Amino acid sequence: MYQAVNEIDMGTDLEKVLISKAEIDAKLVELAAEIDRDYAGKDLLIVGVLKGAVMVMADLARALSSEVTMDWMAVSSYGAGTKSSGVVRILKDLDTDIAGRDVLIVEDIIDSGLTLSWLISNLGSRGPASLEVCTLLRKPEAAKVEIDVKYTGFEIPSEFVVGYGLDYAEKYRNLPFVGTLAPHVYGG
Ligand SMILES: O=P(O)(O)OC[C@H]1O[C@H](OP(=O)(O)OP(=O)(O)O)[C@H](O)[C@@H]1O
Ligand code: HPA
Ligand SMILES: [Mg+2]
Repeated sequence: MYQAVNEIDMGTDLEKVLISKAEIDAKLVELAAEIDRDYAGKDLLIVGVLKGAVMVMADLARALSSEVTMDWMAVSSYGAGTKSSGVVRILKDLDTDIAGRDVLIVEDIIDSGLTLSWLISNLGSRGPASLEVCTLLRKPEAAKVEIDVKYTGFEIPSEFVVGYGLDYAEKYRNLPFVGTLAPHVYGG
């Protein structure tokens, strides 16, 4: 169903495949099993952070055995660059009232941690019964803020990555794998 990596023209913009689609699939199945177990008997709301988390949400949700509800929030702090502006803007808020709900934020990546720490305090102030985080990728070296993350897929080096939802200037989100971008593309 998915294009094999070697059938994709990586051109000269991509440097290498960091995490393959098969590795992502296997990891999401593991994380989904943990989430199923931890939230057994609860009415879980998973919140995807647009746009980057679209692929993780779609695949994670389908790997879960339990019934969950899904909502979305759109925030942006990167704009068209490779560095967080540090200013998080809400572009779309939740449709759901999360007071008293068990909420799991689903992210594609935690880099500086600025987006998530802002989101945790924003959603935390709405009175959820619980608020946890699931992220596919985390760059530990780049973390400027301490964040308690319950479910982490992969810890990756501090390189700018694209694919599987992650963009550089809105491009590359539809790659089925996570790869690194050649520095010449962003002037590195
Ligand atoms: O830990 P941080 O340094 O804050 O970076 C992580 C955030 O940055 C990206 O979003 P972006 O602002 O690029 O919006 P997008 O998801 O629409 O691409 C990514 O999807 C995370 O939400
Ligand atoms: O490495 C990254 N790639 C794409 N988007 C991002 N947002 C934060 N870090 C990254
Ligand atoms: Mg982005």
